[in-house]
Amino acid sequence: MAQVYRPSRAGKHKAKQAAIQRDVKVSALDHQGRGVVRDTRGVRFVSGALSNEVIDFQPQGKWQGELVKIKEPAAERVSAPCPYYQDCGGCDLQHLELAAQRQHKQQVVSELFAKFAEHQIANWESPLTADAWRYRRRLRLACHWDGKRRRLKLGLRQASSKAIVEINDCLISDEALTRLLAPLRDLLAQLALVSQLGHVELIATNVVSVVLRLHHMPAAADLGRLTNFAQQHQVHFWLQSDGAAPQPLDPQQGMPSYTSWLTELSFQPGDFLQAHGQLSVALVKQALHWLDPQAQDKVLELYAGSGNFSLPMAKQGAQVTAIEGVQSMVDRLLQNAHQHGLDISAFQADLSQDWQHYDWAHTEFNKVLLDPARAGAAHAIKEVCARQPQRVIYVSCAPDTLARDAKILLAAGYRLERAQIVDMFPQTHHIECLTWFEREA
Ligand SMILES: C[S@@+](CC[C@H](N)C(=O)[O-])C[C@H]1O[C@@H](n2cnc3c(N)ncnc32)[C@H](O)[C@@H]1O
Repeated sequence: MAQVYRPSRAGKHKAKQAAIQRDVKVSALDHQGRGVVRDTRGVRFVSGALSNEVIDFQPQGKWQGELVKIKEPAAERVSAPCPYYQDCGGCDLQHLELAAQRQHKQQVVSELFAKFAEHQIANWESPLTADAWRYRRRLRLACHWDGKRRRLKLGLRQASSKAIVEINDCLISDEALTRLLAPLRDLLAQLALVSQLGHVELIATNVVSVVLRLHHMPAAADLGRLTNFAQQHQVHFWLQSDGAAPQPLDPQQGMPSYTSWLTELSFQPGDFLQAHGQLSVALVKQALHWLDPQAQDKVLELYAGSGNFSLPMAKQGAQVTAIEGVQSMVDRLLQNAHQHGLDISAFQADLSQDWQHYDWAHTEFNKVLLDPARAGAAHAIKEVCARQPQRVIYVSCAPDTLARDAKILLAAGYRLERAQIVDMFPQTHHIECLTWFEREA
């Protein structure tokens, strides 16, 4: 029997259960990686089920179904390698063979474009791929200190639940991070501050950074233990209390850095960082290949972070104006540019607001690159269209908002020149997509 993901029912309301539906064919896989089935009441979404499988499921709530048994597995089903698969639910597509995951992601984007942008994508490039395991460079761990048993729970939050799944490994995370899990749990359990730990974040770039979210700064004994651990395990601790910026445990430790395409950039834990180190580099390279920044180009970059795209564009000679919502990341971007001897204009702005009062918005730009968060760029894309740049490169981590925004670009006279899946989040349903829009002559 194939391995089946069954979310734990611990803590769930156990009201009267609906009867199990048997021998139901799964008609599709939706954009959240759930099998789509129909029962007498309409469509339901079943986590863990794949397209074309025949399953038994139990209806849950209005729209969900819980997978009970796979009667006829899909040809693309593989056995999930993660030991926490049954409980965690984070890597919700690991039971689908890798090539099929990538094909599915491309199909999702095609379907969303057809539905929301009324556009058939004709020019797909084959997916941009790299390692499908051990790729994730950021791991956020939830903590719970059980004072009575004097035991620390450190692990991942179960999907759609507050429960913590204790882990000693995470197969999609960088090995440098998972190697730390056991010793870090032992260390934290010994600290006086353990009861006030919020969560712990591990980040693997040029160095492993460990961010501890706390309500108060540690006492001397705890500081000593943290310092010893940092030396022994070659990590940098950062302490973050209630919304403030993380502070280095050792003021001498310096900022971590990550590699963008041909460029090393400093960042502070807490800044946005693309999930997959190799693919982040490949993504920047490909986006710039399509954007083709030249010395005469005036490029407007939106949602710029700490400069992942901005610096490589400026290195190619383009005049870059970079906009980012978080002031500290704007500062980092400018410091990074300064360190590389690059002249970049960067400004803080909320791009979801009217651009009228921003000075930079009154300059002409012939090319735009944007990389918004999952909410997309509903307002920004209208502002972009009003300025009629020749080329727009849109990097998206949410295909539904991409399709919504693409509709606006297409209606404003842009054609979709190319699209490409970037396999930034293998084993999960999350989708990264790179698109190139060109203004019709
Ligand atoms: C997907 S990240 C991309 C960052 C950068 N391009 C990179 O590759 O590292 C999206 C960025 O958009 C910023 N952002 C989100 N909403 C914003 C808004 N309304 N206005 C301006 N920036 C925003 C976030 O702070 C984040 O840095």
